[in-house]
Amino acid sequence: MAERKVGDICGSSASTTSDDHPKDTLDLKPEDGDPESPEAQKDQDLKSVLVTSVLNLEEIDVDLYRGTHHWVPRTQRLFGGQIIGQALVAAAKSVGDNLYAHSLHCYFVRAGDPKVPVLYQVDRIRDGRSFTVRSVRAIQHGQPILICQASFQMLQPSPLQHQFTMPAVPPPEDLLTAEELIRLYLSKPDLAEKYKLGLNKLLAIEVPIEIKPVNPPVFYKVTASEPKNLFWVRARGYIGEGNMKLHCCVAAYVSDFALLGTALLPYPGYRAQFAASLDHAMWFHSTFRSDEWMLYECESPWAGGSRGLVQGRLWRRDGVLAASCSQEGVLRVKPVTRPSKL
Ligand SMILES: CC(C)(COP(=O)(O)OP(=O)(O)OC[C@H]1O[C@@H](n2cnc3c(N)ncnc32)[C@H](O)[C@@H]1OP(=O)(O)O)[C@@H](O)C(=O)NCCC(=O)NCCSC(=O)CCCCC(=O)O
Repeated sequence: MAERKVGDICGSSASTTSDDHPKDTLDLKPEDGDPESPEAQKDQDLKSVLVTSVLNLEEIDVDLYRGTHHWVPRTQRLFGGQIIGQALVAAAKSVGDNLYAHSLHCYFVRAGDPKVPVLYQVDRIRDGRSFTVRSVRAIQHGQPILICQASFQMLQPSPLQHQFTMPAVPPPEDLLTAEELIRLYLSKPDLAEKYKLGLNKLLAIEVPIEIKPVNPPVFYKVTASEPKNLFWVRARGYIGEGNMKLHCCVAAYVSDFALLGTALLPYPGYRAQFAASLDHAMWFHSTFRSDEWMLYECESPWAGGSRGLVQGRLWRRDGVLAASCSQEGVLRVKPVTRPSKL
């Protein structure tokens, strides 16, 4: 297997081969210039782990890929965003560079096992004149853990264009990252040991996403709030211009992070005993850079029947709506027991 170069992610264009299926191309040329130059090496070093590892699938056979894991939530089931992002990478491998991901719909049907890789089997459902559709099964232990359909469209401008207005919030430069907030909490002299342990565990997690909450929670706050949340997000590390499909895969990864928890905000008296994404749908509206700050606006319009519906909108800093997503998750909760004040 030829050495995969960084960026062999989404096959920026399909080329025909002897069989009747166009074979995906693995070459997404690295940044301009000599790939061995100090600048290119610096880029390589700074390349986001999402590009070099999480979303860099190994090709096993035509339309069959293998993905590895980077970060796993404490629930020890694979992070849903990773499976979605890798599934979209697999789907995009056989789609030409004149086509752009515009939507995906998926169901999480089994928990992902962090101890084994994930296989992605792609079915080339249709290559239409304007739209191309792929179906992907993420498989472990011979069983699907995720079923996903993704659709790609060629650029087709239209006079019909509108969007909501981006919420007015402070810029990311005026806010603290999640890590900085945790260190601030840890600096409190009267912080109880049990909280220190939990916060240091959070600090140790290597999530490949940078987050700046717009309304950071008051430490271990117990007040209810509306099921709405806003935070700035971006992939850690450098991804650069180039393949828009790659940025969509990264955005798919990011979109599942901290989304379902929005539905819990009105219920500080309960904590999730079992919470998992059931499905996830995403629509891509405009070009964006997933390694640049984007505002993630999350809200939960409904919860009931041990389920919560959450919706997200990813905004570019210039106010353009980049992507939208919707997800339903299982939310099985139990009352939070607090030490008696007596
Ligand atoms: C579990 C799914 C959704 C349904 O499968 P099913 O066979 O119907 O399972 P259940 O019978 O519903 O039980 C599953 C699970 O729930 C536990 N359970 C059952 N009843 C209760 C209850 N009353 N209280 C608490 N827990 C309950 C039961 O014990 C089982 O637990 P387990 O044995 O530990 O499994 C199934 O379809 C499924 O697993 N789908 C995949 C879901 C998934 O993995 N989604 C993606 C990962 S979640 C994610 O990434 C969210 C983001 C996390 C990052 C962040 O935001 O920070």
